Amino acid sequence: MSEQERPYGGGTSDPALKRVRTRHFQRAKENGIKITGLTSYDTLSAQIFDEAGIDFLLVGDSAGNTVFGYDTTLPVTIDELIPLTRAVARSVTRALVIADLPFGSYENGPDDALKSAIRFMKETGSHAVKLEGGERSYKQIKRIVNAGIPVMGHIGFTPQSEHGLGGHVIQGRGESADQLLADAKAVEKAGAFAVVLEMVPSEAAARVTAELSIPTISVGAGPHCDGQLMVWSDWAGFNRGRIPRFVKQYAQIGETILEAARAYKDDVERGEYPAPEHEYKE
Ligand SMILES: Nc1nc(=O)c2c([nH]1)NC[C@@H]1CN(c3ccc(C(=O)N[C@@H](CCC(=O)O)C(=O)O)cc3)CN21
Ligand SMILES: CC(C)C(=O)C(=O)O
Ligand SMILES: [Mg+2]
Repeated sequence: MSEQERPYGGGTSDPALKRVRTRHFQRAKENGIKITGLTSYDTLSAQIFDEAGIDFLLVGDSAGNTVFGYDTTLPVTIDELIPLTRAVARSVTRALVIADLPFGSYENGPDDALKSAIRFMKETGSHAVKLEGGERSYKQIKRIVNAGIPVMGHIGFTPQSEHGLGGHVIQGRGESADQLLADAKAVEKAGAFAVVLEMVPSEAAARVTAELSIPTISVGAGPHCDGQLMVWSDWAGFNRGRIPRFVKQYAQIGETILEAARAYKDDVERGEYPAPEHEYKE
């Protein structure tokens, strides 16, 4: 049976698919099969998401918020992300692993961008890179793609430019829907294999999705995109801070761990832990 004849159309949800490749993103879009992604920053979460069949794992610079304790993604460096990306890439057998290029590692021009992308590909085992910006990042995307490295674009709300954008502001409303489409077209023309649309009205995202041949991945961009992506600590209720409205929380692991930590402290103080079954004897 050829990939085209399979009931899954050769998309990313095909159970026979051993490893997700960028061409499966393309087939998924062509066949109307949704693509599912999560961020991941460590081996244990990566193993679980891979086992669940999540199609791609983004080692996001959101690690600034979720791992390193910064307020924004701006301080995050390549040197901080490399060990996390390597941990995730080593831990999957099926998922496509994408390295997020941090702020300052590609804006200066195509030479810098390619150098940064090569560091991730050489030192981590990731399968692709992602960078922010549409028209403004055209040359960078093109240079990286020409070197044989798949690129995922990221337009709409771009967290690395949150100060330039004036906060967590929804992008592509009203008149700016045309700019969003121009950015999406630029990312596609530069050769990206997919593009993230973050915090964009569903109608604008639907228009971009219809006009592009590459898949769109929604981060708060509604149901009409070709795939969905969330920051895993938001999605699992691990994050104790403010959660964007577009997030659906599939678990409350923060509460679970909080209760566990309190119960443990209580047990230790009352002498209930360790119990005989936890002891070694002579
Ligand atoms: N996808 C994503 N992008 C981010 O920039 C981001 C995350 N996730 N998760 C971790 C932190 C938390 N961030 C955010 C971003 C937006 C809101 C928020 O509440 N946004 C409003 C709309 C904008 C506003 O009025 O501030 C919302 O209703 O979603 C909260 C936390 C930024 N970081
Ligand atoms: C939210 C996604 C798109 C991201 O860039 C990140 O997690 O860093
Ligand atoms: Mg990011």
